[in-house]
Amino acid sequence: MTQSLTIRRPDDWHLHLRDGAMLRAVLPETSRHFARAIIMPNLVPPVVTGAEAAAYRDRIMAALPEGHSFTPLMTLYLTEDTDPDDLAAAHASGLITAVKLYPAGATTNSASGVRNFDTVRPVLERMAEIGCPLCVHGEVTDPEIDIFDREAVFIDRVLDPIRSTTPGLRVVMEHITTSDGVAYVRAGDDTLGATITTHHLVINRNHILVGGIKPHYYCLPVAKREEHRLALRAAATSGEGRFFLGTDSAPHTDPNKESACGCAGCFTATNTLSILAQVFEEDGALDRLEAFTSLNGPAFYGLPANEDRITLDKTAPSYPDKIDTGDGPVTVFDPGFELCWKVSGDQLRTIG
Ligand SMILES: NC(=O)N[C@@H](CC(=O)O)C(=O)O
Ligand SMILES: [Zn+2]
Ligand SMILES: [Zn+2]
Repeated sequence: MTQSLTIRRPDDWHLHLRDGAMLRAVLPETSRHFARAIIMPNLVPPVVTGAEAAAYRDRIMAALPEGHSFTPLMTLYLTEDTDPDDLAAAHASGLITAVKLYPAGATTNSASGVRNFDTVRPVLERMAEIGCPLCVHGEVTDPEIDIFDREAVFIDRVLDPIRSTTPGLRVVMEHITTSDGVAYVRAGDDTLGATITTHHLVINRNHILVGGIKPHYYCLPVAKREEHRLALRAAATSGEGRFFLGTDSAPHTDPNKESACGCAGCFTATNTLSILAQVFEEDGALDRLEAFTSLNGPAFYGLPANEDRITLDKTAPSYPDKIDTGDGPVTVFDPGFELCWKVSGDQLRTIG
């Protein structure tokens, strides 16, 4: 049995770091393991302009603990007022790596998102021209559509039309949760990729609802039926280049989660690599973990894979159940099973 596994240092292609005290508390949970991450721009107010992205990047770098090396890959939040010239300049200078599309009202802090997709068509055309990828939160917001169907309907109503009217636009379907998402990405050409989260490989909707409501398993897109979880696992562990890790680690304080109107988001930065090693081992795919965490993402984004390596050892990891953030405690995602892989050299936290 494999006792130790060395892979290229991973990247996280979808991460929420927030700002202020929360940023300072959660950033080390990512930067202790990951080399780079695509930083989501859904702050309040959102990161819309190049200048705002530069300022946010500086705040992230200022919050980085000494001795950690980490590169935040910045994104802009697409609005109906986005200036294509500002976007193009931010992309050309290397300041931003991608642009994020939130349908207005689809998820946490998405009020400034897009209502009418026709209004952003010129921006999308410019992005196709300059080779700037579009990351998409793929859920419709139509109140008539059942929340469990919102991803599949988004593909037909929004994503496929955008892709066919904007040829060449590189698109990442973020945090896919359905076999429909998997099938759509597989059927596409090489301008299409998808991130898969850690938690969607582990939980289905029963985990949220059976035996009492579990607010820490509530995220968007919401976890679906077991058959969808199995499709995601098959895609993630397949080694296929279209699928790569985007944890969507999304911290909210316990009072904001354990509430009559609880926030959406699972905080998985702390134990993601331990969970993934176990998932891949269970599925007989440990040899494909590196493709998912460290190779497919850079290849899609046209970036080199990281040169440094991390080692995972077959031993129980130790980490706190909660991270203390200064804004309040944030509960670390509980996979519901004992973890048995640990990132080598991982230190016990000084916080939490
Ligand atoms: N995934 C979530 O449930 N929440 C994210 C937003 C998002 O990625 O949709 C957040 O910012 O909290
Ligand atoms: Zn999202
Ligand atoms: Zn997210």
